Amino acid sequence: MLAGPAPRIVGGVPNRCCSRPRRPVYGHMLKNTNNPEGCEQADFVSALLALVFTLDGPDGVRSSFETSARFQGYEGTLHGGMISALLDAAMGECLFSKGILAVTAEMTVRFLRPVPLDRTVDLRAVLVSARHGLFLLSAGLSLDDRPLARATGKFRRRA
Ligand SMILES: CCCCCCCCCC(=O)SCCNC(=O)CCNC(=O)[C@H](O)C(C)(C)COP(=O)(O)OP(=O)(O)OC[C@H]1O[C@@H](n2cnc3c(N)ncnc32)[C@H](O)[C@@H]1OP(=O)(O)O
Repeated sequence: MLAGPAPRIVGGVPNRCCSRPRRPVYGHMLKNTNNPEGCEQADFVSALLALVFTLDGPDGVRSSFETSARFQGYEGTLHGGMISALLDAAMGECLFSKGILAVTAEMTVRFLRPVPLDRTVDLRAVLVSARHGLFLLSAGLSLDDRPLARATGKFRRRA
């Protein structure tokens, strides 16, 4: 598990697909599947990953993820698409934590080592720079402080 000060839960994706006021997504969606205003798809993705992000320093967020066999690629290891989704979600959430709504314009993933199943991996992302509505972020996935994957992403502010 991650060490550090008492975590503050980050708010999650601003919900723009219905008229409800902004509400947290990560860690709350399993309670909200019976949504009369039709946000099931967003609920599904967040519930699938079951990520709860907390702030990590002035410009970062962190979370943890259970690598279950549901997301297996080659035997015994996490699928690369899932690794990419986690890193993307972390970088997106990092921006949401700053009130910035943006989409991934470009992303590079370095798969450093196979990610084993049935472990709790640490996920972090940090905002590196912001210029003219283009945000540069980096993210990492690690296990017991051993880096398993890292990413850089360029995000464009959503109109
Ligand atoms: C998983 C649980 C849920 C958690 C969600 C977490 C967040 C997830 C975030 C995502 O995954 S979003 C989904 C994947 N991404 C998309 O669907 C984005 C699709 N692409 C677009 O919508 C547009 O291509 C995009 C907004 C990225 C850019 O459209 P624009 O019309 O703004 O691009 P344009 O080509 O006009 O460029 C505008 C400026 O941005 C710059 N730019 C665009 N892409 C760039 C890039 N990749 N690198 C550098 N610069 C870039 C471009 O050079 C230019 O600079 P200038 O204004 O200075 O001329």
